[in-house]
Amino acid sequence: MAAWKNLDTLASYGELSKLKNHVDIAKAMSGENGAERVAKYSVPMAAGLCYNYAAKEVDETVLAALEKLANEAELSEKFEELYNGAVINTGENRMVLHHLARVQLGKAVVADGVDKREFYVAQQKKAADFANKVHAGEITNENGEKFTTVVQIGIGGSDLGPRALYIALENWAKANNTFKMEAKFISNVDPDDAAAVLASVDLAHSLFIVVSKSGTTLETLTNEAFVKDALVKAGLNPSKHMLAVTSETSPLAKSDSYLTAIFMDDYIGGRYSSVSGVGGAILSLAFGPEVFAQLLDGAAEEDKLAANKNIFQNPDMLDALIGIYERNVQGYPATAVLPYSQALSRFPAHLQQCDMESNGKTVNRFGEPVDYPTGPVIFGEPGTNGQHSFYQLLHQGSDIVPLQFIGFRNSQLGVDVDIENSTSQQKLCANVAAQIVAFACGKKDDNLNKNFKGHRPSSIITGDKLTPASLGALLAHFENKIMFQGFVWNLNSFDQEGVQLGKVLAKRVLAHDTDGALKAYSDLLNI
Ligand SMILES: O=P(O)(O)OC[C@H]1O[C@H](O)[C@H](O)[C@@H](O)[C@@H]1O
Repeated sequence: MAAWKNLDTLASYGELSKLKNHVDIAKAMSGENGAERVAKYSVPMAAGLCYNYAAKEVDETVLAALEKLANEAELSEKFEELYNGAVINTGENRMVLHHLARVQLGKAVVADGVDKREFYVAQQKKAADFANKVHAGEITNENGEKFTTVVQIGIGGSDLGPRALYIALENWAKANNTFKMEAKFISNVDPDDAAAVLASVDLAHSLFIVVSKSGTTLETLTNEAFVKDALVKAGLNPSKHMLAVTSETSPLAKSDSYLTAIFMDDYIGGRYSSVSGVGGAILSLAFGPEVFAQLLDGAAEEDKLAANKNIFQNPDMLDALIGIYERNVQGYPATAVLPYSQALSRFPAHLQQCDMESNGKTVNRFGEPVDYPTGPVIFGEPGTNGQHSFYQLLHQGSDIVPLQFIGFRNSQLGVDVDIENSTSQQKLCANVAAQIVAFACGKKDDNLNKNFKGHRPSSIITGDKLTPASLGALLAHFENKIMFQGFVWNLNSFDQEGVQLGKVLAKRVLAHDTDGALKAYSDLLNI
């Protein structure tokens, strides 16, 4: 059994801490040194991706210290325990099995007499069969007409991942003739969200997937009722237009008002659930089950790399460790995720939840306070859009924000023009290359307003093209990175008690059980 210890009790962390500002990244990335680093500091990921950390503030000394930390913190052993079914989610007394939805890395995990891998595969098959029948016109609306649109109703983990993945693959599916149905999403309890989506679809030919692991989330239940009301008003029978994705123990599972129910369980956290029916149902309906299977394969391949004990062959662990150095030794408060890919426009939003809900904690997995910084603030937008927005602060602001770029050599659609001797894709890629060097090296100017200090570290994940497999690898990479960082910080990354208080107070507001500031704000908002 691995020993779970606070980061600041580890000898290797003491050594790492002495290496603050050890690497002058501006110098290291200048001239031929920079070219050498780009070639050297690179590790293959799954599905043809590559993690390049040349522009991070590391050298052989820092990397050796990180390797020691990985060993002392027993990161590989902890991952092994996780995928073999240990109760890693101490707060909720649960196993953490999202990897098992895509690959069995270790022993069979059996709970309540059920082989969990078999259960997840069976649910994937159920979603695939349902999608195939919808595409074949075997499951239709009451008039025997095919469904053309699918709308997911869910929030948080039941929305962000699936939405980001759908947007990421929409153009790819169109270019590869696997696009089957348009997908839309309703998440916010703001009535304008549901109303706008409903106004944009043809209700008679729309399927609605109610996705809630717990089956108790206020926003989702409210939006389900909102949609049912619209269906009834249109003279349609809601039970012929709706399916559910939920856990077997949730109130939704007991309802017979759905075409079908696809199950997940308590061992897959909401923010890690895109690979379960939560993402599987909508992606199989939108693009076909084979495309979802390719995404799972890409994630599985990345998971296998994450199980590698050598940090230099394990891009997920290495990325996690460099992030620890940046957060705990260099003291950087945030990390930006910057995909140079319009298809990944919602990927940073998904990672916000994944990372900040997992590691935004100040007590360790035993409920004791920790005395060091944990999860950074995560934000991001696609490039080049972000360059014309918040990059000013990233280049010249008072905080150094480490950057995680993502870039592909080819576009998904392949539709492009050559203007002034370069294609749009080349312009996109030129910008990401330029940004990495600008951030690292800066530029001296006597006019301080025009001076760039540089010393702003970044990494880049590169690939040929964003495909289902490379998207799966990307998803798994960040999930595994977050997991390893949680291990280093000795956190339970798999619960989210911090979201509860607001829910309790909102209920009190709605019940008019308020006083003091809560009452004053209720009055201000006319509730
Ligand atoms: O899928 P559900 O049970 O409806 O949960 C939806 C979301 O709401 C919760 O408040 C949590 O913060 C999220 O982690 C979760 O993904």
